[in-house]
Amino acid sequence: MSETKQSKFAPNADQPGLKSIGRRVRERLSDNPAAYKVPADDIELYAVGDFMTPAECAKMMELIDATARPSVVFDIDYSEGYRTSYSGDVDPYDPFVKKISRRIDDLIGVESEFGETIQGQRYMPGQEFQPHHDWFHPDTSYWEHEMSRGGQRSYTTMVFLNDVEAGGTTDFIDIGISIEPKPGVLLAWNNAKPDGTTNPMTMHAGRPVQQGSKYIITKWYRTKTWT
Ligand SMILES: O=C(O)CCC(=O)C(=O)O
Ligand SMILES: [Fe+2]
Repeated sequence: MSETKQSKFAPNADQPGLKSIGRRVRERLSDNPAAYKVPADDIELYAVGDFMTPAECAKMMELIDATARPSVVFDIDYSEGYRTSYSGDVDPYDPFVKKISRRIDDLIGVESEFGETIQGQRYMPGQEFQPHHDWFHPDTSYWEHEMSRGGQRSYTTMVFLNDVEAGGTTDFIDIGISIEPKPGVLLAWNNAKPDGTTNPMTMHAGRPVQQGSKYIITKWYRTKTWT
């Protein structure tokens, strides 16, 4: 029998959800004097300084190190060179992690159930995360699976936890924005356009760390309850 691979999910299946989340976050952050809208035409990108205190950043880095240590061997060839940094979930049941996670939920005002588990990432010299979109592409092997467990990724939030001696910027390739890691600074961006279609201009990369190390956390939000 011939097999035709037909997805249950249209490429912009979650357009209404993406549109409504985009609108809600836009309204919420425009009312928040701590949220700075990075001037760019083709992406909704915000920065919030001092989102985490230096002590909180230090504590989060310890948690990342604790989970990363057993898997250092995998650091070398993670995701076939696409993302060479260590990446893994920090314990979602840890009260401190929960506190930070709720703070992010509260900042952007998206349902906490839509949020994925916070991931910690650690880059050592030479490690990077090559240009990519955080939203899921319909032509991938994981499209069906990811779309059925929470839908498309609506918002990305990430927090820089330390100063990097050299390298390690987060670059939005197509719009020419390069952001230098500064401890405690949160970035948030809409992965969709205001009309709810996925936004190709959100292409970004974690550039190679040249000296020192780089620690971040990321939390992605979907359009529905993430499971
Ligand atoms: O490390 C960075 O600056 C970017 C990380 C990133 O793009 C991601 O985790 O999806
Ligand atoms: Fe990303």
